[in-house]
Parts: sequence; structure tokens; C-alpha cells
Amino acid sequence: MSTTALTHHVRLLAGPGHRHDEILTPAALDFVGRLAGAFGERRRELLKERRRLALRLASGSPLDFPMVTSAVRDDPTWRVAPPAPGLTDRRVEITGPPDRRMAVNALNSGAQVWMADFEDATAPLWDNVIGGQLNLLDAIERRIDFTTAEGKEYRLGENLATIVVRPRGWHLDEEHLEYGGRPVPAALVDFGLYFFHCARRQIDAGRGPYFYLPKLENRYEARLWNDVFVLAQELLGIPRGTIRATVLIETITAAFEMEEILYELREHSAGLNAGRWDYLFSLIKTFGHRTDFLLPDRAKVTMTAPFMRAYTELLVRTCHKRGAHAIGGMAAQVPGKDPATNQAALATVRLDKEREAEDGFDGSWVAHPGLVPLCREVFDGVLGARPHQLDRTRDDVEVSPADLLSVRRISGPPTPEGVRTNISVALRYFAAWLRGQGAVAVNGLMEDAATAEIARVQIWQWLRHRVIDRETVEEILDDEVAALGAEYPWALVEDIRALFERTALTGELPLFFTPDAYTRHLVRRTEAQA
Ligand SMILES: CC(=O)SCCNC(=O)CCNC(=O)[C@H](O)C(C)(C)COP(=O)(O)OP(=O)(O)OC[C@H]1O[C@@H](n2cnc3c(N)ncnc32)[C@H](O)[C@@H]1OP(=O)(O)O
Ligand SMILES: O=CC(=O)O
Ligand SMILES: [Mg+2]
Repeated sequence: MSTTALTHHVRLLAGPGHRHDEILTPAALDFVGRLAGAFGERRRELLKERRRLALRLASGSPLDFPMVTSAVRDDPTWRVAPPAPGLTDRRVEITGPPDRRMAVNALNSGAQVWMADFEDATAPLWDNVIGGQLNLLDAIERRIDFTTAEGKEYRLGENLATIVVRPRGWHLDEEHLEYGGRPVPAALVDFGLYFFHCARRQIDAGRGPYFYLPKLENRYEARLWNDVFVLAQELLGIPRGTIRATVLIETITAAFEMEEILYELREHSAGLNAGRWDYLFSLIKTFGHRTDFLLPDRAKVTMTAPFMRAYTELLVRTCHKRGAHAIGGMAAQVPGKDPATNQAALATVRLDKEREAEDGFDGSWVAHPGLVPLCREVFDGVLGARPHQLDRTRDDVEVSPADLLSVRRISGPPTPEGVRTNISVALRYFAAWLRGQGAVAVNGLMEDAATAEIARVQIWQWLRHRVIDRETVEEILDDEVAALGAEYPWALVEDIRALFERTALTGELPLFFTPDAYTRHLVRRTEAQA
């Protein structure tokens, strides 16, 4: 785009940062402004609709596969676009924030795909947002190599994972950019900046602009993304259908519209992913007021629970019926230093990947480079030389609304350890997030925004149904806060406690903890720069 055509003025409300000017060029900001101008209002309406539906469900409306779209589901003829270059074989996908060191490690990890994550694994400090974009650009330009002060070298190898970027969800704003007097939707910032700088470069390198789309709640949100893609391609003169996007099915309402979501995005779709952690969070959040949705300790809600199996089985069936990849989710165990714990963690992850591969998934996620060989070995065992198993149509799978919602079959009271673990994990994750780190290992488990959300909403749910009492929670909270006080400055610990109290101990459950924490703690606005 030529600079003479710049008309969509985006106000920059952040101070200068190292090399930020390479990303925040006038033309790139204008491009983001065009997207915000074209889609900002629709996104606001869709967020309002989320709240309306939540109220309807809370007041007893049933959740079912939509009647109005039965023609889409019953039409056997349509398929999604064929796999794009670099996305045919996706047996191992590593995920992580687009931090410079992790970018090099992930790209070299031997995984087929690197999911560069601005959502669950990133705390959206402005410098993380723009630094992440710079790291992606540098990686694609092969100028990301560096040596640490200790002399450790980070160099890109020859066989690199395909980059798939996960922008932030529709619910988040980017407060450092304003368009028309409002913050720009964070999703359009992450998508727009990456697309503007890297789409053409990726195509020239024989890949393409690829995305993971998080936290969608329904087909209208998928349609919005599709329209964003169509306009973005048109504005940059990139052929329509070049983008590919894999949608995370990680909300309970989206599970009822998997086929419709593929249909809306069919010319850009690269499949669906079973985002198990946000899915559980969504289930608790949506039905938290109902006693038949009371869940036991998080550790007891595994992927073999009948309602979780119904969800993953339906996902594989839906994808393969439409020629789309089905990608498995994240086992939380990460390798650690202790050999015995390590062995147990690897065994748990292996079982998880084996079940996914046998169920028909075409690949799966790992959170750590140490898990890449394991995941590859498991999927190699099932796929062999085939790049995927799209031909496994899973016609045997029949899933009803009751199967997806029959949570009661695994319910039971929380244990004292379960309560303490949730409080401790939420606090420890908040501590990391407020300091700009979006994923951490806590007790051998990967914790990110999605798992932290489960921790806080379970406390809220248990309190609401009086299966635990407020005094017990306050006592544990005091203990855990005191433990944090030994590790972190007291002012930070007070912020963490207050954040937990505002998001877990209130009558009205906040939909996400991130907007509150972001606005209060991560935003550093200055006067407009231009
Ligand atoms: C619910 C969901 O959405 S899942 C997807 C979102 N969540 C994620 O992506 C989490 C991804 N994983 C991670 O962020 C990390 O593995 C963590 C934070 C859990 C643990 O990280 P660490 O404490 O650094 O682990 P550890 O010390 O074992 O790391 C060893 C090396 O592996 C690297 N590494 C660890 N995980 C990753 C990763 N996911 N990608 C690339 N490199 C990684 C580390 O950078 C480190 O490299 P170095 O030796 O060059 O310094
Ligand atoms: O994004 C993945 C999830 O499990 O949540
Ligand atoms: Mg998620």
C-alpha cells in the first residue's frame, strides 16, 4: 500500500520501544485501521450477543445443535480448502509465546508447526505484542540468530516448523492503539500486523499466512474472521483463499456449531483443534450456576471423562467429514529436572497422544521441545508414511447434546488439596502474568491463561454452591499469599491477591480475568504520538 493512500488514522498511545518503528509503520497502522473501521462495530455487536446468550443459558434455555443450520450439516457435498503448503503433515505442533529464544527453539524443535501464541501463552504487555511481531518478522527473514551474554548461541537450522500465529481473542482490546476514539480490537492488531508484514514474505518462502483462531463462541464469529481475511487479502493484493486458519473449539457453544464454523471459513479453513483447557473453563463459566455442572478437582477432570470424549470424538468426525485436519490438544505435563517425575510426566503425555492418534486426530500439540520426539513417535505409529488420516471418517461416532453436557457423571466434592492447588496456581500464574510472562511451569504442569481461568472459576463455582466455605478459602488464600510474599515484592503480592478476590470471590463472575488485569496493570498509555 502506498503511503499517499493512508486515510485510516490509528492513534499510537504507547511510548517508543526498541525497533517498534519497524512494525508500527504508517502503512501497517493504516492497514490495521482499515480492519478496525470495517469490523469494529460488528465485533462489538457479537460481544453483546455473547452476553445475551450467556443470560439465556443461565436462565435455562437449552443448548442444542442449531435448527436453522441443519441444511449445512445435512449437505454432504461441501469440503474445506485443501491443505496449504507446510500444513499437510501436522503430526506435531509445538506452541509457545513469540519470545525470541523460544521462537528459535520452537522453529528448530523438529515439530511440523509452531503455533506462535499471542493468546493463552502471552501476557499482552505492549513490548511483548510488538516484540513478538518483530521476532516473527526476523524469523521469516532468517535474521533472528543471537548469542546470549553467557555465550549460548541461538541459530535457525534448515528444517523449520511452519509458523501459525494465534492472535488474541475477540474479547480483548489493545489499549495502546485507538481507532475512531476506541481501543482497536486486539485480534485485529495481532492478525493485522502479522499479515501486513509477513503474508507476502511467507508466500515467497513457499508457505503462507496461517492462523489459529481462539475462543470463538459461534458461527457468526467465524464469519467475521472470514470477512476479515477476505478484506485483508484484497487490500494487499493477495489471492483470496491464501490464508489458512485452524479454529480452536474451546467454548461449549462452539462445540454445538463445529460444522457451521468450518462452513463459514471453508475457503480459508485448515481444520479444528480441541482446546481442552479453555473448553473446560467455558463449560464451568457458562453453566457454573447449575448444580449438575459442579466439577471435582481439576486433576480429576481428564480427557477420558465421557463429556470430554464426546467433544473430541465429535471434533474428529466433523473435521474428517469435511476434509479438514483435526488437531489434538495440550497435555499439561512438561519435562522437569527430576528423572522420576519426568518419567511419570512423559508416560502421561504418551497416553494422551496415543488416545488422540487412535481416535483419528491428524496431529497434536506439545508445550515443550522435550515432548516433540514422543508425540512424533506416537503419531508415526498410527500414520506411518501418510501425512494425516483424513480418510478415517469416524461414521461410527454419534454425539448428542446430552453427551456433550453430561458432566454429572464425573462429579464429586473438591478435596482440600484441590482447593489449595487452584488458589495457589491462580496466584502463581497471576504473578507471572503481571510481570509479563504468559506461560509458566508450576509443579511440573504448564499453566497459561486457560488453565489459570479454570483454577479461578472452580473456586467461584465451589463457593457459589457452598461445597466449600468462604472462611476456608480465605485461610488458604492467606497462607498462599504469605508464601508468595517470600518470593515477590509486597506491592505485587497485594495486586495479585486483589485480582484473585475480584475475579474469583465475587458474586457475579467476570467473564475473563485478563481484561481486568490488563487494564489495571499492563497498559502504559502515553499521549498520542502522532
Ligand atoms: C491451553 C493452551 O493454550 S496450550 C498453548 C499455550 N501455552 C503454551 O504455549 C505454553 C508453552 N510452553 C511454555 O511456555 C514453556 O514450556 C513453559 C513456560 C511451560 C516451561 O518453560 P521453561 O520453564 O523455560 O522450561 P525449561 O526450563 O524446561 O526449558 C528448557 C528449554 O526449552 C525451551 N522451551 C520450553 N518450552 C518451549 C516451547 N514451548 N517452545 C520453545 N522452546 C521452549 C526453553 O526456552 C529452554 O530453552 P533454553 O535451554 O534455550 O533456555
Ligand atoms: O488453547 C488451548 C486450550 O486448551 O485452551
Ligand atoms: Mg485456549
